[in-house]
Amino acid sequence: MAQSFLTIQQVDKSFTRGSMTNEVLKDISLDVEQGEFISIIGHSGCGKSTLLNIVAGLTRATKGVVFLEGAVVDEPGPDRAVVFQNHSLLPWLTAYENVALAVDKVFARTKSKAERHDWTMRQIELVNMAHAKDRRPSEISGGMKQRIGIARALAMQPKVLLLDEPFGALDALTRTHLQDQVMQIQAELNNTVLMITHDVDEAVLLSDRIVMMTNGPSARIGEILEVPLERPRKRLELVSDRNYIAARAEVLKFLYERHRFVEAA
Ligand SMILES: Nc1ncnc2c1ncn2[C@@H]1O[C@H](COP(=O)(O)OP(=O)(O)OP(=O)(O)O)[C@@H](O)[C@H]1O
Repeated sequence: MAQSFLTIQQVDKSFTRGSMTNEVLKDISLDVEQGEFISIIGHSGCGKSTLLNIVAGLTRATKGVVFLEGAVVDEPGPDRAVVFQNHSLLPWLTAYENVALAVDKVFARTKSKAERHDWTMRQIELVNMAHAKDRRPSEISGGMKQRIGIARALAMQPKVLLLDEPFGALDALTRTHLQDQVMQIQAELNNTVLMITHDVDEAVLLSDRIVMMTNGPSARIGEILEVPLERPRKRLELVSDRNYIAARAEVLKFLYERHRFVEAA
């Protein structure tokens, strides 16, 4: 059988401290095709970041395996770029230098200095940040920092882009703006994306499929919803689109009826 671009195969993850074992993920399997945009949604603490970290190679699965283009993932690598909720830019470097650092690391041998500069600028332009390229992180807004974080991730030309609530810390308007930008970039570059979100509208708007996780401990994939919406997608038109409304309702029902979050006593 042909293997998918990215395969998560029967992954379990538990964390052990002393005699206590916390079984976080149980039997997670997912096949992702090249160019797919997948959102992972589930209540707080169910193990979404843990799953993303396993794909990133930052955390080892207790059982099971992840394959990327047929190769086992067992360590971090530039073929999987991660963008976290809070930017992780180096404060003493400008926006340009933060992106250039990643470019130099990945393309030191394959691109000339001039090519690396052009490539860095291209990524900065993709996220509309050319005007602020010489500013340091402390001199730009949260949304701008996230844009540079995304540019830095894209600059590595990763096979998979891993987004861990990339817009979670932003105000609603900035968030809307960045979601549109990510959709545009996705249309242009056809990246394969795994994105964690808590935002149902964001998941429906951006994704080809939404992976809904059950509550932990031993969280599993409860359901996977295909989002039957043509691209390009326009948020204002979608508001009254029957498929959009139905997809949104499906995710909300999963989260708030079938797998309601019950705070531990
Ligand atoms: N390094 C670690 N050591 C021990 N336990 C951990 C570790 N990382 C995560 N956990 C535990 O695993 C569980 C899942 O955490 P995780 O951050 O993956 O959930 P999440 O779904 O991403 O949560 P949120 O939506 O709140 O960000 C939690 O109980 C957490 O305490």
